[in-house]
Amino acid sequence: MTAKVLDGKATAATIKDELRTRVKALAERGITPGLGTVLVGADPGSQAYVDGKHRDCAEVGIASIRRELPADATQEQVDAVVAELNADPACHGYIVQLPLPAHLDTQRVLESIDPDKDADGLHPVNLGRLVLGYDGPLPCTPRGVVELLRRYDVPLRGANVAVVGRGNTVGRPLGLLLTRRSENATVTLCHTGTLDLAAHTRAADVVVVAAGVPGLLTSDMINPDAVVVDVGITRVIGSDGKGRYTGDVDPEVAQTAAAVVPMPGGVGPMTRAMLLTNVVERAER
Ligand SMILES: Nc1nc(=O)c2c([nH]1)NC[C@@H]1CN(c3ccc(C(=O)N[C@@H](CCC(=O)O)C(=O)O)cc3)C=[N+]21
Repeated sequence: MTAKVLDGKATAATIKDELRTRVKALAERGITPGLGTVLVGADPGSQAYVDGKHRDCAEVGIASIRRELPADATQEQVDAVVAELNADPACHGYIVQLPLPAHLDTQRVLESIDPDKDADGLHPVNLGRLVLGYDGPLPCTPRGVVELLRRYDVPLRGANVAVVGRGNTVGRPLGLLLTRRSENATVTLCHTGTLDLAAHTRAADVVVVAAGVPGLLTSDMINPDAVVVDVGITRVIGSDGKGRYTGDVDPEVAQTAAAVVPMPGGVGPMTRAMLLTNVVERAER
């Protein structure tokens, strides 16, 4: 049986339509939501991601505030840009594109972002708010996963969810989101060091893989009713010598699972839609 495909690209397009309406309502109150991006250096991958975010903004009517610094920018220069965006009332939320060049102190930069302007939802204050169940901007990729499952009516209440990967941007905050009272899933947070990983994934109704290990989840590791979400994105060089991106889920799983969230076309577009959502929500307050 071929798995049903949960289409992140189409769902993100629907969310953008909804945001356009909310942005119009804000305009009637004289408010234009603004998203800032800070890009340090000229990594082609990072540049492409940032370009994509500004294209998304244009589509829904969010103003773009773009700050670019050279690869050899000093810590003081980066700090100054962060301070400027913290103080700019036209900027409702912003992100500092990661990774930063190695000579910069990433933790210091991220901690100096005003938590109420943290469009990524990854500031320590916001991760703390998530732990405590307080309101705050939510991390985009975990929120995108939950939103996609919700819109496809995948039951989470009481469901067993295996999350493979405990990173700070996806796996760990996703465990926190799914175990909130509003979602009420039962989460097993696994990682590549988990003993008998397959025993945990086989027992799960939903398996989310965010380990950054291509092909980690194979079809013998899931039950046939499972919904599988591929969050992995790893650049590999194909046999033709060309670079491409691959997920953490073996392609065979698309034949054996009940439903899959593919990569590409799944969590990536949802992440971008949640970034826009965070900015519109900030502007609405
Ligand atoms: N401060 C910060 N925030 C981020 O959110 C952040 C970051 N730094 N650094 C890099 C990662 C990576 N990331 C992606 C987002 C969307 C796709 C995406 O939409 N991918 C497409 C395929 C590629 C494309 O078409 O562009 C897809 O999955 O269909 C991919 C990767 C956000 N990141």
